[in-house]
Amino acid sequence: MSPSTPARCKGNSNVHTMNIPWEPHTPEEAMQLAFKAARKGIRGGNPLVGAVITNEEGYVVHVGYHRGAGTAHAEADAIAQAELADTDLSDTTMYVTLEPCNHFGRTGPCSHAIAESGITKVVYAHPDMSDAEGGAQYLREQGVLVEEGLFKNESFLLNERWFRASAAKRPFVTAKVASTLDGYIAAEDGTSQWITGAEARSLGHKIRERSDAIMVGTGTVLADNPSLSARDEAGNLYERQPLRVALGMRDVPDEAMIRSGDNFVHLRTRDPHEGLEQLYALGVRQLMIEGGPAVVSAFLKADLVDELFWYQAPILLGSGSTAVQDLGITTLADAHRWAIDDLGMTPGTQIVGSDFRVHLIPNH
Ligand SMILES: NC(=O)C1=CN([C@@H]2O[C@H](COP(=O)(O)OP(=O)(O)OC[C@H]3O[C@@H](n4cnc5c(N)ncnc54)[C@H](OP(=O)(O)O)[C@@H]3O)[C@@H](O)[C@H]2O)C=CC1
Ligand SMILES: Nc1c(N[C@@H]2O[C@H](COP(=O)(O)O)[C@@H](O)[C@H]2O)[nH]c(=O)[nH]c1=O
Repeated sequence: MSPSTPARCKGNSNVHTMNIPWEPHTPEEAMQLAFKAARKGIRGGNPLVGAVITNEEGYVVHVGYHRGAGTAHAEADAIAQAELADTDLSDTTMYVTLEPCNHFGRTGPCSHAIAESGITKVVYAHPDMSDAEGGAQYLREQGVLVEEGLFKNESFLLNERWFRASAAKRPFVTAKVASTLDGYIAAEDGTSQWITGAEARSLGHKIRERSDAIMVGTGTVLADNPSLSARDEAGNLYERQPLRVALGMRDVPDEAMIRSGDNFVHLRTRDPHEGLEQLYALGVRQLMIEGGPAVVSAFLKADLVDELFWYQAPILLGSGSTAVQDLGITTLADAHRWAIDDLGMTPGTQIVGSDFRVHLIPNH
């Protein structure tokens, strides 16, 4: 076979879009490409996962990645591309950054899709220890060769917070803060609408739309009377509406907007762990916390924020409510440190309208 022509493959457009050279790849190189593909995705209730299919000579014929909960998994994405291109997958190897899932969630089990596709061998970096585990065993039973552990630690680090959340059987927690340049989220009189502009708020609504639940404390319910619905730029409701959650001991008034519709729950607790436990039992796998400062700070203090979207408006207040309250830190060595997380679907830094947005993951 000529090294310049795809092996039994009529098309490999997704390979071209990643600028992957048409040449043999070592298993290590193929897995690194799978990591690169994984980082095109998005964090949330599901991990970042990438998959690369190589032919028997190591040429990359297809690449897939996961675009977030409810969409095709990386393996299914790569196989779908192969089907579109009419690629014969016998004698191919799939390199995938996480063990293929073995459960019927919002999408079908990847273990079954791989076995049916004719792929001969699967190399995965890290086992899946969530309720989707068992893919490797299923594949072996179907006669597929399976290897585990190539860049296992790198895979763990890529999704460290997701692994932690799923091991603790709690939702993955995304917090969003909209502050002034000098770090305030409300003026002295409690007014906070609006600090950030329409474009930034619209991106916030997209996080709402992909979350299973949005939470605020009773303080925000009483101060802002938020609706917490997920709306598009025109103000229309997205089809998918997350559960709306109030956290705290005080009553939520009958007329509160957060109660409109049948997707409201009041968690009468101030314990973040207890709140998360109750939400997990309700099926919530990604929780978005929208404030206010007391609740955000309680989750930060308990190290329960897995990713943070910080929107900063070019506004100065000089006084008011700070975005983050006392975290019990008295010396710089104990500061909570964060790293900029640059992903395809959620860039690390971004100018949004007249505001600035930074996407962060814990680095402490
Ligand atoms: N710019 C922005 O991004 C945002 C700004 N805001 C602004 O924030 C202000 C409200 O702030 P705040 O009152 O702090 O709002 P919170 O939404 O954080 O509510 C605080 C209340 O939540 C309850 N609570 C539940 N769990 C805890 C906990 N672990 N620790 C402490 N309190 C807990 C308590 O009430 P209880 O006694 O009922 O238990 C507490 O008084 C408003 O001015 C609002 O406009 C709010 C959201 C976002
Ligand atoms: N003030 C402020 C935000 N505030 C958040 O939005 C909530 C209002 O939601 P809704 O009633 O659905 O429009 C409010 O209670 C608080 O949680 N968000 C932002 O992106 N930028 C802002 O400047």
